[in-house]
Amino acid sequence: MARNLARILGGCGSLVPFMKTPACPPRNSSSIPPARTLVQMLFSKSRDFSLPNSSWGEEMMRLYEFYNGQSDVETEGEENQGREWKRLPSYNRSLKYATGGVYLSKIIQSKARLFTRNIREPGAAFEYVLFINKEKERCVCVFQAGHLLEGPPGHVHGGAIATMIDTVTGTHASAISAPVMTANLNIDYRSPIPLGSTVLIESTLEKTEGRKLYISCKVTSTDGSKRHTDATALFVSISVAHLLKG
Ligand SMILES: CCCCC/C=C\C/C=C\C/C=C\C/C=C\CCCC(=O)SCCNC(=O)CCNC(=O)[C@H](O)C(C)(C)COP(=O)(O)OP(=O)(O)OC[C@H]1O[C@@H](n2cnc3c(N)ncnc32)[C@H](O)[C@@H]1OP(=O)(O)O
Repeated sequence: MARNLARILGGCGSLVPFMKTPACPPRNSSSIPPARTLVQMLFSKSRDFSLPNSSWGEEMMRLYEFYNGQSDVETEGEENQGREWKRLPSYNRSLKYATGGVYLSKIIQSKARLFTRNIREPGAAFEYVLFINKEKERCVCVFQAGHLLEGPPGHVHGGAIATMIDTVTGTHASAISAPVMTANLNIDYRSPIPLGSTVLIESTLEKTEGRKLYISCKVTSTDGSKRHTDATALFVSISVAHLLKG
């Protein structure tokens, strides 16, 4: 941890273009936070947004419990129990993973966050939980769409659906080969998704070719009877340096 911190803080000048905020204020600058705030920023526990909250409806809870019952929860430093699925925790700072467990954006006080996890009001926008089955090369996401995602009256905006497909396939690709960037995303919208409903988003790894990962994805009603959306995505593995270059 200390080594990671030193490395990141030592190199923070190079992060300026990426974060668009002054990463290294001059010494004695009044913008340096008090020591207590710094300690809180570095060590405060972050919230895992993929756990149930009071906004989750009956169907969301039922499916969460179904997959969670067959899952090992991914916790740092703990052994896998050998179950089929694994719930992936979801924080509002994706760089946690790219920096070996250190919240880079917290340290430099950037506002950079994962936007699907930026809306604080429970149930207002993206409520979702992702499970991965590495053996079967599949991911499943249970997604409940809140009222802020309205596009056509009473239905979910196509951009919000694209966001969720990118998130599910991107998280899937990251779990196989982190970090990655979306290079291509193709979407066929087949039937609208009612606002407030819970749907399943399933992704499958089709093939890998060197740094390229090809993933397919479908969005269906939770009983599988209605096909809402089909998609294919291409992800390219990148170095962390590429990510910070911006
Ligand atoms: C924001 C990323 C966060 C990552 C954080 C890390 C871990 C995250 C942990 C958990 C995950 C949490 C949340 C995930 C949620 C969402 C994921 C969202 C991801 C995004 O929302 S991300 C934003 C949108 N995304 C971009 O902003 C990309 C802009 N772009 C580039 O940054 C470059 O363009 C790049 C890197 C794609 C490639 O650049 P490059 O220089 O590394 O590689 P190069 O160009 O050589 O391509 C290598 C091979 O891919 C082929 N290829 C490339 N592009 C292609 C295309 N479009 N169609 C067909 N083939 C293509 C080439 O033809 C070649 O193929 P070949 O090797 O066979 O010749």
